Amino acid sequence: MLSGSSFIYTFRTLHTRLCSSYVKHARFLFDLKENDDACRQELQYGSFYLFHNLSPLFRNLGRSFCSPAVTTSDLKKILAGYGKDELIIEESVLIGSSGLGRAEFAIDLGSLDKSNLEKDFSGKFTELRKIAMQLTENELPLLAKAQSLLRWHADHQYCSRTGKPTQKNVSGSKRTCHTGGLIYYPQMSPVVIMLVSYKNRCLLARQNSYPAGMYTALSGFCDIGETLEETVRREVAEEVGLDVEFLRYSASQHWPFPNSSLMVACHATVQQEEISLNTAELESARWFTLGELEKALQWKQIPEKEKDGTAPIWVPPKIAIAHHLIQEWVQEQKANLQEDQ
Ligand SMILES: NC(=O)c1ccc[n+]([C@@H]2O[C@H](COP(=O)([O-])OP(=O)(O)OC[C@H]3O[C@@H](n4cnc5c(N)ncnc54)[C@H](O)[C@@H]3O)[C@@H](O)[C@H]2O)c1
Ligand SMILES: [Mg+2]
Repeated sequence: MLSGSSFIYTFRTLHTRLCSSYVKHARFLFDLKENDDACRQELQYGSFYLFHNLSPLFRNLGRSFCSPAVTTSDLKKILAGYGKDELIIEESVLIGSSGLGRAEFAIDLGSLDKSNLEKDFSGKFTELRKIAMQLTENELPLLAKAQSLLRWHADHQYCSRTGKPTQKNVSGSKRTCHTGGLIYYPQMSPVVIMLVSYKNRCLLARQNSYPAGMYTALSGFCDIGETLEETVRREVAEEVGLDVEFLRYSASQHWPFPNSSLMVACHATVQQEEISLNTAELESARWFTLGELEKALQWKQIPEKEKDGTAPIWVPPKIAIAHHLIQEWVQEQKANLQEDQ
């Protein structure tokens, strides 16, 4: 067993090692983002995640799926067959770096024939949303980032001030309108998501577009000029007519569906039970007990309807930050109950 001081030493050494490799990684990516020549060079050795009109390529591994990372030389060979090797520079975006310290890129090959590409790369281009629940915790954020960045480039081909085409830098971290001297950077919309609670129950809601039986935490886009705290208070007032008394930050998540949002998750308490539902926004909202939420969290896939046609209550899967908030509240309630005993 380690003594106190050697434990601290080991922790510090480990921390320094982890930190220095993280710092190296961050500086490597910073250089590639800012320096076109360095990024062009790295494009020779990197790996590529392939997309077709924003759908990533997947290979079926029997019980799971993976999105293969293709090497530059394999990609070059195949693109040369289409007479399109220049796409590597024109269309690639930098999305990260591998554990081996090589850059990772994403490229959308939407201008080439989809079924031929699927044969060439032995996979299927599949909508990310359809397959998201089957991906690992590392794979989904990387593909979500790639898809969001590729979408942003596809949607920002022209300058909104001059109407002239914009040019991407090699890494894809920005686009420039050389006529107007304007630079555009990829954007995410800030969204708050809050699990509102009153005493020992919490509030979940549903919109009529949600799948049957699914309830989730309240959420809403930040209006321009608002702080996150103001958005939480306004959204809760607008959607269910309650006044937030206290709010506590929990975590955040990049959410790519349907567009790139930065989800900021928090717990909020109110001092009033009576809900006034805004039916223009929500189909239903109600208070849930600990027992009901424990049951709702148990579903690993969308539950079948009951014989009488009613849908069991379920909550978003682990990939959604709403799940994390609900899970956190359940754990806290259980800890409180134990303390009271
Ligand atoms: N990851 C998760 O756990 C999770 C859970 C719930 C919601 N979400 C996401 O949060 C987002 C916001 O949810 P909501 O529907 O409650 O928002 P909301 O309550 O603000 O209502 C949506 C409406 O806001 C308006 N709006 C204002 N700014 C907008 C913008 N920048 N982009 C799009 N619409 C804008 C539009 O009229 C839109 O119909 C959605 O994209 C949803 O997918 C994620
Ligand atoms: Mg909302």
